[in-house]
Amino acid sequence: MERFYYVAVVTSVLLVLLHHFLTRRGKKQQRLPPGPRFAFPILGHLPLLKKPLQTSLADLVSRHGPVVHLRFGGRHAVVIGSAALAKECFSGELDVAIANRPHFPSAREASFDYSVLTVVNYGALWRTMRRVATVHLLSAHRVNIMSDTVIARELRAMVRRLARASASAPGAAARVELKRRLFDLSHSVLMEIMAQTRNTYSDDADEDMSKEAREMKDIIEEIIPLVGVANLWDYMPLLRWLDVYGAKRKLADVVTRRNQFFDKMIDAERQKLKQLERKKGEADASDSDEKMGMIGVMLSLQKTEPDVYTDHFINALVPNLLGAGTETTSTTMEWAMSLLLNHPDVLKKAQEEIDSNVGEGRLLDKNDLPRLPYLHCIISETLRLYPAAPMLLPHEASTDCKIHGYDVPAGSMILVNAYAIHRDPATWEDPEEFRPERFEHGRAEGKFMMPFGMGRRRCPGENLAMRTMGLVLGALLQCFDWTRIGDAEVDMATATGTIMSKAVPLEALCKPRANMSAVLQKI
Ligand code: HEM
Repeated sequence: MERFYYVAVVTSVLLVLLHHFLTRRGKKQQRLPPGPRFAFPILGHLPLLKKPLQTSLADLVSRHGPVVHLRFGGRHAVVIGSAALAKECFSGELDVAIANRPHFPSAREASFDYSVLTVVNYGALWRTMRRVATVHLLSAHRVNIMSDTVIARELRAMVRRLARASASAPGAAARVELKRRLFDLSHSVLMEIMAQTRNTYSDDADEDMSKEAREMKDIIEEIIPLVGVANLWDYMPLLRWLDVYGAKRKLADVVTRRNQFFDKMIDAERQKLKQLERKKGEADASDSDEKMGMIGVMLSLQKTEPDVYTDHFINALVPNLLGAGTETTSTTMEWAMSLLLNHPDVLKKAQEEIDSNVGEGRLLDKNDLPRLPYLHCIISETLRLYPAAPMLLPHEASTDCKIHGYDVPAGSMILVNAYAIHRDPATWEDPEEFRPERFEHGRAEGKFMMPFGMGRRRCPGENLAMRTMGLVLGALLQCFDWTRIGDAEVDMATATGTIMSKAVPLEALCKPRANMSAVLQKI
């Protein structure tokens, strides 16, 4: 017996030593990308990073090269800082290897255990959600239909409200909180695309949004600061465990309310669908699929494959699109209007283009957009300078892989600095300057930008976003003259966060254009 113990102990010690030796050898052989030598215990390089993150990471890239290795707490992080490397990352097998998302504990509660499209890992569920989103909910065909219905209706309502506000203001120039208006408009457009609540449940055409949209907005506004507090949990698990700020319980409560609210919306759409079928008969009802909101489309799919398109699936997919699309679109429009206010010559040139191509007798619509290339250049230049997601969404390596010849261990977070890539002087002349002309007449062809990401996890909402921004900015410029409040330039400082919003919310003076008064009176 003693001899047995002796052999067991010696074997265990040898195994431990062998494991230690092998893993150390493995680690030594790893050739991680370069990065700052000094890292704090436990927190790694986190305390070295300054706000805004994209500028701080761009500094590191300029010191260490286009790929930089950092430690965020116990996690490897790799920063990509050049267009060539971004292209390498998002093509071929590497695109698959880094197609996962990091799962931060702060996001667990609000994301059905990481099963919503923006954070679900690459795999079968992601593929199904992505296919439904691109083929059924956000296709070019559906965006076309929505442009003439939902978006056009919301746009007219906003123009009408601005015209009324100006009419009662001194000098017919109303002071407008553009940040809030643009956010409310994007939110309302996406809510209507989800379920057409304005038409069906309430008679509130003059309100900023429907009763349902307002309730959803209130819920989202409660969730955002709680997730902000919960972000601390990601790197300090003790805070999560102690739930110091009570955020865990509050977050659980408000997420439950959000899910119940959305379940109610699904039920209401189900009733609507039944009524429609009773009215028209099964065969005809499918024709009206085209005009249905996203929830209605999902319920139609549910009929054919109830096990796949469950209510839970709908609840995990559709509100996530609302969340992903609202602030990105509204923030980009707010940056665009800020840039225009600081460059009145560009604003005037865009108005002239609209006047000569659309005329003065009607509000522009989707068919006018191809005839407004300068407006498109303004949007491209805004996305170059102020990409709404400056570091894209973080990716994660699912296996050990190599980037630019360096080893990237499985589980590493991959951050792509689109903000820095878009301002690279090697590609763009005077990159910090706002110059929409650089996109005119195909001049920027071949120059690389990635405001919507690239590869498998590229944004599926690009079509809808570009259409919404074209129509909204086009209508704001067509119908109103815009000036700054006071002589000072609009402050272009950025706030911190995954979405790059303005630090100082945009306000401006808005005055109806004389040549549009007939249209504005009828609208
Ligand atoms: C100006 C507006 C927008 C910008 C700049 C933008 C940008 C982006 C970026 C950079 C990503 C991450 C890509 C990556 O990780 O590689 C993304 C992902 C995503 N976006 Fe957008 N987006 C916009 C509007 C929208 C809209 C309107 C929707 C839907 C209604 C939407 C839905 C999504 C979804 C679901 C994802 C996650 C895709 C996935 O992980 O597979 N976005 N977007």
